[in-house]
Amino acid sequence: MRVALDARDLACERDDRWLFEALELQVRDGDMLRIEGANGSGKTTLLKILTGQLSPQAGKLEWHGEPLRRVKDTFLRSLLFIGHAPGVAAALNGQQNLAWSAAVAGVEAPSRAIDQALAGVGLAGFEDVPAAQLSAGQQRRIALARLALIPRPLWILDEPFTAIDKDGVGWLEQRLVDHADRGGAVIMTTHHTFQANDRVNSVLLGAAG
Ligand SMILES: Nc1ncnc2c1ncn2[C@@H]1O[C@H](COP(=O)(O)OP(=O)(O)OP(=O)(O)O)[C@@H](O)[C@H]1O
Repeated sequence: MRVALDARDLACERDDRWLFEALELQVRDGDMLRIEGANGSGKTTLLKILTGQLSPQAGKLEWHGEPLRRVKDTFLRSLLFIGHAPGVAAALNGQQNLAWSAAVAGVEAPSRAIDQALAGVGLAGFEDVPAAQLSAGQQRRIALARLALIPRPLWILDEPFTAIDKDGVGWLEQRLVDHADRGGAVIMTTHHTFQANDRVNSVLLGAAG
């Protein structure tokens, strides 16, 4: 098994308000999990906890049965995280952004593989255009090209469909389902309704206010 993430009894408080309490989730190979909830309900906060960027007020988070904080390096080598902001440097072009992402991840990325990844997200011909000169959707596509370039079993994605056009949405949905079908796992926040919705489990966080 490549993915075994367990959250038990998780609780998180922000501004004297419990965003969630006693939250349980389990993600294994082949799983797709959507975190749902209103604006401000804590979706991004939960992803930050699940990626080890933030500590919960209470609860247990385990990776393959070990406390995540104790095996964080191993966990991070299995994780591909794309946050709410695409994390694309405006001054760098698509090739440079992906070369940098691959280097940070410790992955060999020859320029041919980078160009293929960019072509895969519909950016053939835009490889050497600085991200600052690309649209929001094109910048998001550079971020999504990491999915093809950096092989990791667990994808945690914060609103991956943001700014993506209709064709791109279909492509991305298929990409996520394919990843799960090949034994990977996906945790995401999204308001997108999947065509293959029965493939996706959900965790609903409480409404704001
Ligand atoms: N850095 C922070 N410090 C203090 N409180 C924060 C911080 N970030 C978020 N919050 C609080 O946590 C609540 C949940 O924020 P979060 O970004 O997790 O919500 P969300 O469900 O992802 O919202 P959206 O759908 O609008 O993206 C916010 O209403 C805010 O009050």
